[in-house]
Amino acid sequence: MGLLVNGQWHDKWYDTASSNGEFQREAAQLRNWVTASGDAGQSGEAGFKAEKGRYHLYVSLACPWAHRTLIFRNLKGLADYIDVSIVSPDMLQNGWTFDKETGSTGDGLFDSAYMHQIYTKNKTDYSGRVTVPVLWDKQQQRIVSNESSEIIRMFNSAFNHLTGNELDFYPLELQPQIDEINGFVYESINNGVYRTGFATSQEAYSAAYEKLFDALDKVEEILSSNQYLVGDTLTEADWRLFTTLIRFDSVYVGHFKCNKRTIESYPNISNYVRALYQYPDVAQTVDFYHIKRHYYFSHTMINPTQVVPNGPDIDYGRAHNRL
Ligand SMILES: N[C@@H](CCC(=O)N[C@@H](CS)C(=O)NCC(=O)O)C(=O)O
Repeated sequence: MGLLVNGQWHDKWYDTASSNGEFQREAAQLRNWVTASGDAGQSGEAGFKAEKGRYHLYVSLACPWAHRTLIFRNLKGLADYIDVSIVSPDMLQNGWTFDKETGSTGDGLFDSAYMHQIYTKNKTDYSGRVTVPVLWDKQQQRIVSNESSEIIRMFNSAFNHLTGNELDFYPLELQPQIDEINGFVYESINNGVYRTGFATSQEAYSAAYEKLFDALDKVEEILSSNQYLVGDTLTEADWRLFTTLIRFDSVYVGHFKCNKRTIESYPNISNYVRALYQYPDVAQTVDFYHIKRHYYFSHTMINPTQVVPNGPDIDYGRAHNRL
């Protein structure tokens, strides 16, 4: 795994030595928006009008950030509008690759070998990490966005006039509450599991671990009186949390040492995860082979043997107590 420096690939992991063992995530750099009219969105340039077949989504089935975009593509009826390439679960010296085995599709647009080639096709001297998801514009031959939280907002509304799908996971009247809970969930849970697992000092690990489980306790309490994070309305905030929770017991408990409790041991959170998993068209976006294989096989600094655990054996299809 590594990054691009002036368009050249370097096999280099995150530098935690300069931050007392703390993992610090880089902000996504490519932040244009697809909009219904083609006008500019909240950031970036204009010119990305919602059109059938124009955009291509690059994802990993293992990645919780990319997973959000796949869920929104399904929930918003966009499968026939936006096609997808799935990278290999193995992210080693060349970063994400387009190996066609093991449930990966290869690069459906250019038949590239590596994901970093998509970034340099967009900008030949690109510098930065090569992350998924990426939304690619086939018309302008460039990247629209590599920020999942913004891609799901585009999917939530920009294509409604084409699909007729008016489901709204970011309704205007709930936006302040959704934004608030998103901030808390991102900081302590979505990114919290990474800050716990990628910490290279005991202090940094312990701080992230405590913050993570304090936050999960708080979520358990919220879900004892609410169906979902924001009252009884299913929103974007739930899908953003879901992709971390569904990976938790299979990967984060063991591989990232988030082992104070499992999600299965929280009565309300575990029911909630099953409800979300069983929501129409969501289960098909969850691939435990890619999830476990990616983390345990790719992070050789954490798991040098690359042995992938067989368990746990959890039935997410069993009954739940949500609406
Ligand atoms: N801010 C990005 C983060 C995406 C991200 O970090 N993806 C991970 C996979 S789970 C990745 O591609 N990491 C490669 C790297 O950091 O070098 C988003 O939410 O879209």
